[in-house]
Amino acid sequence: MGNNSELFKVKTLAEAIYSLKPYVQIFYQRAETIALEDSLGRILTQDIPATCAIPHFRKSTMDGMAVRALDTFGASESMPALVQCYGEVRMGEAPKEALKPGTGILIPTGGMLPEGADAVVMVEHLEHFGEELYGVTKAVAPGENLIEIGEDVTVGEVILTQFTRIRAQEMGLLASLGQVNVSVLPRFRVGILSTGDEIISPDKEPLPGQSRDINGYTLLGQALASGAEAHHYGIVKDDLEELRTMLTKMLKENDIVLLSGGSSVGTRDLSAQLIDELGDPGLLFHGLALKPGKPTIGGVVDGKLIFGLPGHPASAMVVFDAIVRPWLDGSVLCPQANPLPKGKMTQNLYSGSGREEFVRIRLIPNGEEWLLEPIRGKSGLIRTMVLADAVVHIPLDTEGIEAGKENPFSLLR
Ligand SMILES: Nc1nc2c(c(=O)[nH]1)N[C@H]1C(S)=C(S)[C@@H](COP(=O)(O)OP(=O)(O)OC[C@H]3O[C@@H](n4cnc5c(N)ncnc54)[C@H](O)[C@@H]3O)O[C@H]1N2
Ligand code: MOO
Repeated sequence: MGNNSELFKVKTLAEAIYSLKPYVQIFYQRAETIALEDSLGRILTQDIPATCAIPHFRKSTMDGMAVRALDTFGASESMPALVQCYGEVRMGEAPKEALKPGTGILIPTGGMLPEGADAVVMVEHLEHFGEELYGVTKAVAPGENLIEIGEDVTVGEVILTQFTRIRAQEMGLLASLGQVNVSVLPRFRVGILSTGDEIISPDKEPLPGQSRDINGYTLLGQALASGAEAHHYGIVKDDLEELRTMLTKMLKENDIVLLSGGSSVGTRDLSAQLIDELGDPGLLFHGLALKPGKPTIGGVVDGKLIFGLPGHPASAMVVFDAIVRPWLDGSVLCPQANPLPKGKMTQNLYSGSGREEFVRIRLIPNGEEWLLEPIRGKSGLIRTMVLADAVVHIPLDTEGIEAGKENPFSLLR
């Protein structure tokens, strides 16, 4: 197990994530097949090639008349083009005959164009002269008011890539291809434990010096919101044996174990020592160049990830977003397109800490832009997270962010 002094050097966030990666590839090789209707938020295990074209027939996008565009050229209100109409396309049915020159067929939105037709005249641009004779008062170009075969999806193309997180629109695309069952990563099982002699259950009345458990609930909420199957195991005192028994059980029952508290000076050695003792490779980092989040601990015990998150409630939440969420939503292996919105800082933000920082901010609407107002408050205050709408990232080796400068922000979910 990793008990050498190299490990105890403070790591950057990126180094910490990198150090965990080789041990958890196995998470992403698992698969289960689920019904499409249960797939929201789940992560695809493989690329999905299109097995058919969408649409697989030429489809009208307007109510009107399917025609040959050529027959309408030059048509206007004062000089309508005359078209002989020979009936109506029925919804959900293929037209029986090809369209002959100089003729048209009435067609509903979504109806299938007959062979020979290459455009649709909107009903607003048709004049009924009686019997089968219609006038077209506005010319149409070939391809106008219709969707071509394969215009949405062509056969064989990869329409979704491995490790894509399924949103409502991906569900719709899969449905359009008839994929009623989907192969996804099993939900990550996340176990959460609050530690500390002073922490009590929220249903108890705290005595002086005691605090109700906050982190158990914030981390539970964050894990659930990230799509995990999460379970709060309660509170354990700063006692080596009690902690060992609980962690052993949690490591058996989960893929990822989150501890809060007991990561800093004092009890820090307890959690770190246990992570290192419980299995291989053990402790991988102890201390991150991150603010808040300096005392974060991380390791791997026999293929399971285990994190010791800082006790301060805002810290624990920020660190969850930085180092736990990426494993749950697959973004650690497959960066999801996630362009960040931008706003302007209302004041200078200095960063002289030598650590990467995540600053809680409130968003203030200002015409078409957002102003970003930093929330001043210690990381021990849960209220700062409730007041915060987003966080601003100050990378390592930068001096901060100037007031008035456009800067990206990440919304707190
Ligand atoms: N001398 C130093 N002291 C501290 C340092 C340091 O570098 N040198 N780091 C500070 C930072 S930053 C943080 S963050 C905290 C982290 O402390 P721990 O992770 O060891 O957590 P505790 O000491 O157990 O608790 C800190 C604080 O948070 C409260 N807490 C803990 N768990 C919960 C919970 N589940 N719900 C609500 N509140 C919780 C706890 O009661 C303490 O008030 O250490 C600093 N100290
Ligand atoms: O780094 Mo601590 O995690 O600020 O509150």
